[in-house]
Amino acid sequence: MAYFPIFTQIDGKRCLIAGGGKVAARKVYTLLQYGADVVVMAEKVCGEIKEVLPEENVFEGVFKYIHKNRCNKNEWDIDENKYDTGGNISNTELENTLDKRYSSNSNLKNISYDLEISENLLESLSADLSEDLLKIRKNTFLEKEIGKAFLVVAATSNRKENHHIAEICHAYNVLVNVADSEEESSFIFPSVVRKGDISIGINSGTGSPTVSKHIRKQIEKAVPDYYADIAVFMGKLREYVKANFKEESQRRYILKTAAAEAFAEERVLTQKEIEEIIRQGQK
Ligand SMILES: C[C@@]1(CC(=O)O)c2cc3[nH]c(cc4nc(cc5[nH]c(cc(n2)[C@H]1CCC(=O)O)[C@@](C)(CC(=O)O)[C@@H]5CCC(=O)O)C(CC(=O)O)=C4CCC(=O)O)c(CCC(=O)O)c3CC(=O)O
Ligand SMILES: NC(=O)C1=CN([C@@H]2O[C@H](COP(=O)(O)OP(=O)(O)OC[C@H]3O[C@@H](n4cnc5c(N)ncnc54)[C@H](O)[C@@H]3O)[C@@H](O)[C@H]2O)C=CC1
Repeated sequence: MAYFPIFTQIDGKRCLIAGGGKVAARKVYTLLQYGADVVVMAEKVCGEIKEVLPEENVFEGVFKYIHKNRCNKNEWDIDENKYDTGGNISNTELENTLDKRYSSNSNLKNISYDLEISENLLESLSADLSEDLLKIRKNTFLEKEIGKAFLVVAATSNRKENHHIAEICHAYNVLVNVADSEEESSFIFPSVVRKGDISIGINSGTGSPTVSKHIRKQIEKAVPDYYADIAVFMGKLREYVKANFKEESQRRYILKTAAAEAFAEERVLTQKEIEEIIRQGQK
């Protein structure tokens, strides 16, 4: 099936990668090339990832979840298998405590999973329970991180885990790429040719990365590096022309002529050459 390509701005945006192996590392590198704020969570995170990310963006440990029961919005559904509470705290106690904080909010998207627990609340609890909650606060909740993310990549080697992450992302309407399931993905990583700020994304439409890679290599050879300079030059010229010429036909003439000359000369134009084109455009 053919995918529609969309170009999106991810500079400074939180991109969460669940899984820290070879595939996760490839996705991390790609996202970093575009200035994303990449966070990786996995049982074990490989050295290649640790090398390129700040320490505070790497969370190593088993995933923990707290999610609202999607059938009954007033109940907390805490997965006992996933939820390591240290054994001292019952689900009911935890539910009651969390409900005090979140009960009024039934909209999944607006729930804050910030587990900062107020001092007042802690004081009102038994000593055992407050100690446990403090312990929990230090744990890493995958769902809380998903809620903060612009996009998520599920790249663990565990099918069930990837599936679960995809489900949460779909519930939150967060974009998700699932490394082992194209069907569960809401976006697919392209093969990318990058020349400065020019990006060319390739997708095979058949889940065949080898095909995309082959096409990428051909395009890499076909598109010269100086195209990036021409793109910057044309961007600036366009700003200037937009601000100074009201007539659309004039703007079009200047931009079309300048681009044609730059590509023919295989370089950006000089100030003199641009001035001449602008003069022609004003006639
Ligand atoms: C569906 C998709 C989902 C997605 O990832 O978004 C997907 C899925 C899978 N890929 C697998 C294997 C490999 N993928 C690569 C590399 C790339 N894979 C990429 C995209 C996509 N891969 C999406 C389809 C894209 C399309 O259709 O165009 C690229 C373009 C982008 C990127 O990953 O950043 C990047 C090339 C970048 C470049 O060089 O240009 C390599 C390495 C290599 O070939 O060098 C290997 C083998 C070695 C290894 O294991 O790493 C397997 C396991 C198959 C198996 O078990 O045999 C699955 C899962 C499955 O098929 O179910
Ligand atoms: N889309 C793509 O380009 C490709 C996808 N794949 C698929 O991607 C997945 C990952 O492959 P690799 O990176 O090679 O695996 P890997 O074994 O190198 O890494 C797996 C990572 O998942 C983590 N993990 C596993 N179970 C976990 C759990 N329950 N909780 C938290 N973390 C957990 C591990 O700690 C590790 O960081 C596999 O499902 C594989 O089929 C494989 C090749 C390419």
